[in-house]
Amino acid sequence: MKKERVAVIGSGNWGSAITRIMANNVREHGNLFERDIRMWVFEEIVNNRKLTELINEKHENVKYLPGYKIPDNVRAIPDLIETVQGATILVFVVPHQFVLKVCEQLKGKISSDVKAISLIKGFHASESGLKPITHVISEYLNINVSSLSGANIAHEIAEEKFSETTIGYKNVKDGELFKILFETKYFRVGIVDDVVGVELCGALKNVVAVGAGMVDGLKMGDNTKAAIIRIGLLEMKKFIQTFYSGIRDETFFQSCGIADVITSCYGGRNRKVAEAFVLSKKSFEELESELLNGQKLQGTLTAKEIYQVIKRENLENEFPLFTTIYRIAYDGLAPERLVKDIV
Ligand SMILES: NC(=O)C1=CN([C@@H]2O[C@H](COP(=O)(O)OP(=O)(O)OC[C@H]3O[C@@H](n4cnc5c(N)ncnc54)[C@H](O)[C@@H]3O)[C@@H](O)[C@H]2O)C=CC1
Ligand SMILES: O=C(CO)COP(=O)(O)O
Repeated sequence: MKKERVAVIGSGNWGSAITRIMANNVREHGNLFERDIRMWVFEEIVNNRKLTELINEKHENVKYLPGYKIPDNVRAIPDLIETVQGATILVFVVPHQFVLKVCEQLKGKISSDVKAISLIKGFHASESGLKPITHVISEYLNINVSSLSGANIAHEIAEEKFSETTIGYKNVKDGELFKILFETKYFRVGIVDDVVGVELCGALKNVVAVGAGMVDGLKMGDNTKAAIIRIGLLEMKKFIQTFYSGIRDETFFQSCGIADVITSCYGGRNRKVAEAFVLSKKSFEELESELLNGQKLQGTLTAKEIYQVIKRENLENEFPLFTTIYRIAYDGLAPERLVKDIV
């Protein structure tokens, strides 16, 4: 049987943490996978050195996941096409705003029997609306794409603290293969027949986490945050089931649903930056670069992208939390209005 060869497209905070897991798993399951993994790095200079050189020399992503070794069967590569050459599995894990450019570069260069999985939390926004990222990848590259999303704050997983995740599959064989690629004793994988439900929960919880950070900035307390979590989950479910078909109710109770909303509302970057937004009155763009050292905020951009659809469809009253978060982030609405405008 031909072994699977894995290529990772992305090497940020999550990309680096999940690559550590895959690098151990491909060695453990050497009957199924080739030992070496190539990881595409968006090249940049760190301390006067190329980041790819630093990763390959120190076996550590010193910028995006400092302090955690990346096994030596991973090679960082700055050239996207070279990274995917010969790969039979593509793992997409770039911030959502960059995926289209990646797909454009890969178009026509990927064989149709390659399997892909997207770990990206976001939508692709265009004039015609919001497309799931898995659909964009699938349409550009003409391949099957699964999704993986869950309550997965990257540094906690790098510390090997117990957590769960969810894989959404269309083809059960792909779901089972990806489970072997990602699962460890401390990182438990559930698989469900709902690619889009899994990935869109991940996209929308980022917006709810922005709301939770605003609540923290306002010093509103845990009851208020719990209300944001509850209302947020309901708006997520309504939004996804209004605009996409075949979404399962059970998906919202998997790690990708309720669990990810909770962890992101307590420990995520969107929460952190939204709290600082309320306290400092600086813009999200300024705070992103001040606080995240190159990591990317996804929730504010997604809030803007989904608001275009809510507004176009005249659904502001159906999605008061999403609408109010957007208005506070972009329209100068006072953060105090968060709880006033959603009841
Ligand atoms: N960090 C986390 O705890 C988790 C993140 N995710 C999701 O994973 C996806 C990727 O996030 P992270 O790996 O955390 O990335 P990150 O937030 O650390 O983003 C920085 C990455 O973007 C790259 N980058 C910068 N400009 C670029 C460009 N023009 N083109 C391509 N790449 C560029 C950087 O080189 C770096 O690798 C996101 O959708 C995020 O929501 C999912 C679960 C956990
Ligand atoms: O997706 C995440 C946890 O599951 C990370 O969320 P943040 O991007 O808000 O850090």
